[in-house]
Amino acid sequence: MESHPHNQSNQQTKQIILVHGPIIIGAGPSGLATSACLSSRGVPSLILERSDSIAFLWKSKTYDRLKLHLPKHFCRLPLLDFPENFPKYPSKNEFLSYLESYASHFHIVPRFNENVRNAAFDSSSGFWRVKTLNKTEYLSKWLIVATGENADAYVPEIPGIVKFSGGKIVHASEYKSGEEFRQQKVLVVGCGNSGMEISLDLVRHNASPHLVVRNTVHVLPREMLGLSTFGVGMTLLKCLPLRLVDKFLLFMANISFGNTDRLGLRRPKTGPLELKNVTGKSPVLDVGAMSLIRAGKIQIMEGVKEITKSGAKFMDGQEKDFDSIIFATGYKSNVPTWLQGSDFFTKDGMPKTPFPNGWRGGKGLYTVGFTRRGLLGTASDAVKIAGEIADQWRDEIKGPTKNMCSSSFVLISKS
Ligand SMILES: Cc1cc2nc3c(=O)[nH]c(=O)nc-3n(C[C@H](O)[C@H](O)[C@H](O)COP(=O)(O)OP(=O)(O)OC[C@H]3O[C@@H](n4cnc5c(N)ncnc54)[C@H](O)[C@@H]3O)c2cc1C
Ligand SMILES: NC(=O)C1=CN([C@@H]2O[C@H](COP(=O)(O)OP(=O)(O)OC[C@H]3O[C@@H](n4cnc5c(N)ncnc54)[C@H](OP(=O)(O)O)[C@@H]3O)[C@@H](O)[C@H]2O)C=CC1
Ligand SMILES: O=C(O)C(=O)Cc1c[nH]c2ccccc12
Repeated sequence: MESHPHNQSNQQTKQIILVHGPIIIGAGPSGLATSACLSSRGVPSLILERSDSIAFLWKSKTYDRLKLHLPKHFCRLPLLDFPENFPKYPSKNEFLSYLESYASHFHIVPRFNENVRNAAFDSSSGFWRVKTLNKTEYLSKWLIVATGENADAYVPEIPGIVKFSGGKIVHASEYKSGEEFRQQKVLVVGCGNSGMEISLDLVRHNASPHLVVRNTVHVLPREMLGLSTFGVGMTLLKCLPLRLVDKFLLFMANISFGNTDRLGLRRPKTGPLELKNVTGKSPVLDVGAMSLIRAGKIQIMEGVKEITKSGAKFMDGQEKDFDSIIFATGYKSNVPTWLQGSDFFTKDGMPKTPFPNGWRGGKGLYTVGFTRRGLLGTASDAVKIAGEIADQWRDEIKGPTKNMCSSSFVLISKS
């Protein structure tokens, strides 16, 4: 018999819920910001979140020593400032408490433990049909994707990985602190902000990190002359061309670190802000790892050729034993695993349309937080999405559904 995916999942659906306003998938900063912006324009919305709390990434997938590495005013969400007594670079817990108060200030109550497994546009009805693992189907004219660039851990397939019988193999998203790695020789694969900060944390806990740098990398001091490097860059960009700003940042980095080639950290030919704009690759903003690399407490290694029973072989022919391996190799979007029939996303789950126009997908589909510009990108998307949906909502409530009750959803079927 011919299998029909829609019929199969319909058979399993326990209840169908018509949502009054847009459906937002994900209760991270992007989902919260969009819900707040919508509500400030009189539009209700419903957030579906796979975990049991808001800001799951920040609460459960980040290490203890994490602080925002851009000053707080670059990380604020729309409509509500950070408390004034917060430091310039809030800690992970301070950021989380800001997000909690943000959600309560705007009366945002997501539906937790709702893992979206399938979403598709039904052209016959004009509704998005969103199905969760709980066998519930949600319907709305608008679907806002806020599942994040960091939805799933990315671990590369390195030959021999199953042979390793030393200690732990973990991804950076499972790393909390160096406490459990004391006195250990640890291989840290990946030299982004996570790999650098985890290596620093390992040294602070008397472990010996070996950091794999397989490629070129830009490292900038987090601050120059007491000012945030990122802030200086943004200010200069208002009056100078990007390449000149990059030259200035590299000149200042050179004063702070000297030539990083000697340390095994070769710089890309393209400057740090241009590279971020073109590829999304973030420069490392140094919070102390560089001095430990210079002191030999963090050892830089070339690319890994293979993992062995007791350690790793490297591209330059070296072989070393390790007690544990940490993959700080980044993240991936999960959109392709659940969004059906939309060609708005690439196979990597990022919008095909580049910033600043990637927020609108057509047929009521929107994306927030896929700009590779961190929380600044989130804020910019959220405001635009809310503006556009609010205009449509005004027409909508004048139409046939104007008498719907004020709660955010209506149960229309239960089996
Ligand atoms: C370690 C680390 C530090 C960072 N520091 C900064 C910083 O200092 N400044 C900055 O601007 N950016 C920073 N970022 C970037 C980060 O992407 C943003 O801070 C922010 O978390 C993005 O918010 P988001 O809501 O788009 O995604 P997320 O915070 O990832 O939230 C997405 C939510 O969607 C949920 N979800 C995913 N899939 C589904 C599904 N299928 N069904 C239901 N729910 C789902 C997730 O559980 C999650 O709660 C950092 C990222 C990392 C990993
Ligand atoms: N304090 C803060 O605010 C922090 C912010 N962040 C942010 O979170 C996001 C994610 O950062 P992060 O987790 O560091 O991930 P990134 O994607 O930024 O970095 C991943 C790193 O892993 C390397 N890598 C991937 N595969 C391999 C492999 N097979 N062998 C060796 N190296 C490999 C990549 O190298 P290559 O370039 O060669 O692909 C890259 O250097 C970024 O936006 C970052 O800025 C992260 C930590 C702290
Ligand atoms: O932490 C990140 O990676 C971010 O995305 C924040 C960010 C946005 N634009 C940037 C330019 C340089 C360094 C960090 C960022």
